Amino acid sequence: MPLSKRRAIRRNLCRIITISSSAAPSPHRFTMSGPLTGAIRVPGDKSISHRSLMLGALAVGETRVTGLLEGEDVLATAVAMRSMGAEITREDSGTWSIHGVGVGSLLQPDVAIEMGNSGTSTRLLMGVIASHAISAVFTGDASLSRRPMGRVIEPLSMMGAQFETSPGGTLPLRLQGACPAVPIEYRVPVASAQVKSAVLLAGLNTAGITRVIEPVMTRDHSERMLRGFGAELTVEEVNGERVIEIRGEATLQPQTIEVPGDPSSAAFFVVAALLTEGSDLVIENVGLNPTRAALLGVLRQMGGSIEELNRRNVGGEPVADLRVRHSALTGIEVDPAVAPSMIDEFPVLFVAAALAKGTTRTSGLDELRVKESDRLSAMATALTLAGAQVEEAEDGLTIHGSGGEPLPGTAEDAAVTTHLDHRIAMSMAVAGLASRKGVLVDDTAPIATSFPTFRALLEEAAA
Ligand SMILES: O=C(O)C1=C[C@@H](OP(=O)(O)O)[C@@H](O)[C@H](O)C1
Ligand SMILES: C=C(OP(=O)(O)O)C(=O)O
Repeated sequence: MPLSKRRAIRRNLCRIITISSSAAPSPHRFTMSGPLTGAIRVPGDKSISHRSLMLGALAVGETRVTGLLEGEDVLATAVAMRSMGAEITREDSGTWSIHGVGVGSLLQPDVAIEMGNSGTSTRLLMGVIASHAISAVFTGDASLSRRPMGRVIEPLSMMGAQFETSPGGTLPLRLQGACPAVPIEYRVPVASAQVKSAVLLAGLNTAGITRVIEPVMTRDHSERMLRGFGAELTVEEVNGERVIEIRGEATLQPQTIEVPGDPSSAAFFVVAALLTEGSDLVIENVGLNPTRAALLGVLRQMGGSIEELNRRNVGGEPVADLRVRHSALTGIEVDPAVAPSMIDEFPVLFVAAALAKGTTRTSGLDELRVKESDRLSAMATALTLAGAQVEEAEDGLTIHGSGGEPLPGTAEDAAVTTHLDHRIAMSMAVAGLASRKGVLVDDTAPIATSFPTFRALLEEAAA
């Protein structure tokens, strides 16, 4: 494709992202609806979508992707990969085509890499660029610019990359990749798939073996997909820790990828159906990778009726249709060991807990304080405003549920604050369905980062 056309497409994608993320706040009151019924499909998995674009751009030849999540976060990754030389187009059928440049052959981006709200794009791309002979400036929105980047800067600096950051190791920052980079052994100090993936991706263009030790297992989409693209990657369990080794200077083979539905997006509909009387909803094609699916077990422990139908494999990932029926929930003590396998689902679990009978206690959730917002504080404040009984501790929330009684909801002029966090907005939307006055959400615009069709699907399921 000629350079001028590539630049025009890039400008277009950039415009889509800039327009939606800088739009004026878009408040909305979510109110009680009829039962959620029928069959719906949620959009593609965000984690798998990011990785498809990155690895497709690093393969030699054409990767084709169906079911890609077309949310702002993933589009930011597409723009970034294009700015480094990959040819990325969306066909009218909805299939995405990626012509990769090959590991080691990324081009110097001529503009800053604008990451919007997306931590995954930022941290994984820092890994990709860290072992290439290019430099890049990363920028993001107000939420992303507050998030800690030291956790990836530390291992990537050990590999030879150089950083100039804003105070506190945050964005905007400049990264100068190291070429050749040095292979390292790195024990991930926080349970983070983004940190693990950043080091593995840097290892792709580093001679020799890069070893990542994961004391606590996190989502393994990077390992699965790197292997799928032909990288030499091994995983061993040694003394209860996962040891992942990748051989560098890899040649990646292009793939055909079908992205399954995002379990983190399905979670809002699972909880909404459990809480709404008369609901009997099927959510089709939901990814159920065990490193992502712990919410379902927790909700079942609380008494939720969730069946897995038609279990199958899609693109190397386990998938099923979920049938969810309205259920009376009971509060439980949530085992902190499940946290990494449902890390993004806690905000909506807190909503389920607020409607359950009895008390739900959670702990070990310090990581929630450094997501798009401080999710412990944001959810404690928002649920309290909607009339729930919540106690906030350093590493978790204790919630005394209403026993199935609707929450009072928020007063006419009182909106809950989403802090540029899509998951707070959608969780409080679900709370609105179970509140007498409904819940006024101050800004629904952030929902477009991960689930642009959320409101339309909610209306469809409740119609
Ligand atoms: O690797 C990924 O795709 C993600 C990892 C998680 O972040 P951490 O690695 O910071 O826990 C998760 O919260 C995020 O939504 C997506
Ligand atoms: C934490 C999230 O995403 P990211 O870190 O990519 O911004 C999320 O989607 O809940």
